[in-house]
Amino acid sequence: MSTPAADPLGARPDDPLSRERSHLASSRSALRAMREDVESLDIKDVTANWVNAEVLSRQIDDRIKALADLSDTPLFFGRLNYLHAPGAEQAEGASKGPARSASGKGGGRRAGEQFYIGRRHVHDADGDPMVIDWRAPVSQPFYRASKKDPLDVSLRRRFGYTGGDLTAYEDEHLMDPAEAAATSKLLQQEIERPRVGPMRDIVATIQPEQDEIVRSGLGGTVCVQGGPGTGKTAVGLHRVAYLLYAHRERLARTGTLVIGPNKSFLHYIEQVLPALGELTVRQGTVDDLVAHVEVRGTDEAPAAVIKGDARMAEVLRRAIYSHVTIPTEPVMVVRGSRRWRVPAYELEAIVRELLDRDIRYGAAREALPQRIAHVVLVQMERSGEAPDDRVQDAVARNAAVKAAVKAMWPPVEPAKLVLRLLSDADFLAAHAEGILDEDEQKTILWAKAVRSVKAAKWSAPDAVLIDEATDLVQRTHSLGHVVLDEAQDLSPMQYRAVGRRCTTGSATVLGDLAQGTTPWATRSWDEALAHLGKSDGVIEELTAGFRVPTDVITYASRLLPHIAPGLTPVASVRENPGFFDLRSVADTAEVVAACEELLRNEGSTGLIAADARIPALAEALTSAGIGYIDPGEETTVETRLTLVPASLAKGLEYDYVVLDEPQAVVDGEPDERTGLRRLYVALTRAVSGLIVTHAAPLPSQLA
Ligand SMILES: Nc1ncnc2c1ncn2[C@@H]1O[C@H](COP(=O)(O)OP(=O)(O)OP(=O)(O)O)[C@@H](O)[C@H]1O
Repeated sequence: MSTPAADPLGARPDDPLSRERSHLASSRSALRAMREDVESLDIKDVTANWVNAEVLSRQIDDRIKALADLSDTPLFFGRLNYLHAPGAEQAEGASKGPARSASGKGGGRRAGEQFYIGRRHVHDADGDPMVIDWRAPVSQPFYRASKKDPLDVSLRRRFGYTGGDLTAYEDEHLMDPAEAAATSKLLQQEIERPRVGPMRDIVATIQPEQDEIVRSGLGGTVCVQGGPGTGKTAVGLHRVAYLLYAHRERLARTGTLVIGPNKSFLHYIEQVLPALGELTVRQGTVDDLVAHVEVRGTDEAPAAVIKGDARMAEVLRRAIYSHVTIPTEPVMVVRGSRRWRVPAYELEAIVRELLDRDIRYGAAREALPQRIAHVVLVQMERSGEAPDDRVQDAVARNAAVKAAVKAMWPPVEPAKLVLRLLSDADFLAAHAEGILDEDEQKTILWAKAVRSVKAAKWSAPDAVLIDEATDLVQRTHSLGHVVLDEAQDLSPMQYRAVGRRCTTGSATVLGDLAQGTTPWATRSWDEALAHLGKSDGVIEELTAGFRVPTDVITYASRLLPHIAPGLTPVASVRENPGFFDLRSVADTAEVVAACEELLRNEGSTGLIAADARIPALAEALTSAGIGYIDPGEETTVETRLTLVPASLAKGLEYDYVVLDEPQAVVDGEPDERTGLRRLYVALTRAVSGLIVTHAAPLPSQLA
């Protein structure tokens, strides 16, 4: 890497670093000019009414925000020199002219084109690009080109920044056989950078195997199995940003959603997309998606497992359609002096036809009056009348028709239906017969019958059942793309809930089978994809670890044969070995001392412990005068210690971790395998160093 002591004013044109700095300075001015252009727009004359004006001015505000020059986020982080000018298919936006080139401006195919790669597109006063968006086709070789396959790139340059200053660069001459392959120092620096504050983007250092996932097409679903710290979350977020760039209009119409396991995790990741200029992506938990009722109760594991089983979907379907009654009486419609009779066999034919069709219960119910009216209309025509559409509508609204529809196909309220299934043993038995055995039915039945939807103490799995029932009645709106993180913890019914939110779109499913800590955790990704309704999804594996140092991941991987046999252990790409220490301690004071020791380092520290031990540790920290925050809260200069219950550790990371009492973490779970998986999660949160403290013997699987 070159780090010449350069003049910050860029006064030496012969020095490459000076030249790059001056390109940075001119790009910044160009960005400022772009922002000023937007700021000076006067919309008074172009908008016909205040609604348009409102919409336009909001769009302008968003655009100004997107064009902000953030002092701590470099405007570009890389440069590519192409041997030839890239073809039109690669040019950004395809319709625009070629990028600014080392050999001058203008069209045509020229040698030696060079492009700066950054977070957003910046162009000069003539509209020629000065910085190309990392998501543009022409930027792709920055992530993919290799000595083996240079993709027409002769030089790849990576830039290093200190604060907002461009201070270093690193070159790879991809077509020079004599140049030795070396791992990027800037990548190493980036992964070693202390982790203070929320998660940040990785645009400057996305790795080739990650980039393949990031840029895979909108049409397909991708499922990524990856051990701790392999970048699954990062990849999922960058994929949304990429898809929004490549399919902006379509996704603006259909919407995108990122699903994470809990609020503190979502808080941790919420800055990444805005930093990439994407402000419109919704983020939530599965529970948020299915919030039809207030959740005030919990289920014992056995009940939750059955309620989350995909067989429940069939029970619900049967229960809903049990409301349909095949008619045995005709309908008599009186209009003026005439009576029209729709015989029972014709009504039956209509009902059976609607049952056979792949439409929702509610949609069929809405279609029924018109179908009956149509029969009446045909009779009218046969008898010489000439009724029009208005007559058909009037017949459909006729009281006799309405009453018949109510009897044949009554409205169903999803929450009430689930309430009845869980309270009424006979009703459940009638619809679960041959699906759930008697014991299973008993397990999910409430101990006491509940009278109303409001009074019920709904659990999270109940809310998912209500969501399934709701979808049987009325089709759920589908989004264009859904990213599902920590997917391994979802039940089949939860996968279905997510799946119906992307029936017409696609999904990115991210997870690690070894980190599944729910009693219904995913056993195989094929099964998960089937429940999601995306059996054709492609499963990819990531095994290079960017978070956990080698010694720590090697130690944690001892658990793998016990928690997920067959999974490939993560191989750390960190050069810094970090440190790892196992300490036998006498009391919590020594745990606190370990935290104090780690807090002497730069960056964040997490104290992770079994949930049951959190109050005692909180007290010990407080009496030692050490401030701490909860997971999801932002670290500050004064408070860099987070006290993390093991149940909330998933997906988070800290520069340094003290892991308190591994056996207690294992014992905190209902069974040993889940306990060991929880321990695996807790052991894999550290970026630079881990101290494991224990008074009790360590779990034998770690021996
Ligand atoms: N290509 C990369 N360059 C730099 N940092 C990276 C890269 N890929 C991942 N990282 C960093 O590694 C850390 C772990 O990434 P991430 O949280 O996405 O992993 P994960 O697979 O979701 O982990 P877990 O299974 O523990 O949730 C993050 O700090 C992330 O920024």
